[in-house]
Amino acid sequence: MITFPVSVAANWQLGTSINSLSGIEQDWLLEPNSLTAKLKQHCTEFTVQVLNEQTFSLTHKQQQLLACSQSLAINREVLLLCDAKPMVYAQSWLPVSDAMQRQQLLALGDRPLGDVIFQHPDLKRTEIEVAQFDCLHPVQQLVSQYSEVTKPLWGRRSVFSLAQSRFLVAEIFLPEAYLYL
Ligand SMILES: C=C(O[C@@H]1C=C(C(=O)O)C=C[C@H]1O)C(=O)O
Repeated sequence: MITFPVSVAANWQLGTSINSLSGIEQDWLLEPNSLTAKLKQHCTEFTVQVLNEQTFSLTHKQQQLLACSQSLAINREVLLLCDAKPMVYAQSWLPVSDAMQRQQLLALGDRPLGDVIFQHPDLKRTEIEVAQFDCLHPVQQLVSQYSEVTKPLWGRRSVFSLAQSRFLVAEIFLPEAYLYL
């Protein structure tokens, strides 16, 4: 039984500080633009499967990461699928505020977050952090529901800024993701 939000606690490090990344790992993990758009280039049919989308209280650590005083945020957990194959598990923390509401970020449904935020030229993101999730990490319980393969997985996260709002997005590349090819 999966408990949401799934833990993505890890040893997060700046991606540019990890010298052992292969070319393809750098290409996917450090992609500065939309991951949705990048995945769409690699498949015929791209879909979003919403696993969980509910309001939670932000932890102090999350409030620090987001530099925000909001106490509530929408926790959005989705799978990004290419041609019906799960490629990415994404977890976003979207502070509940009028500004976020105006940006239509609090009720996305199966519309990819990236399709909304990357339309804005003033979108900014912090330097991407990267982490590995070993075979014993709790996230593997979720992964095992969508893949027969268990392996160490790569993840990335960053904080986006848009119209005075900041939100945290973490993505974990599932076993069939292109970056493992
Ligand atoms: C931030 C992006 O949006 C993607 C889609 C998400 C969603 O729909 O919840 C979450 C994270 C990303 O994988 C992106 O495309 O880079």
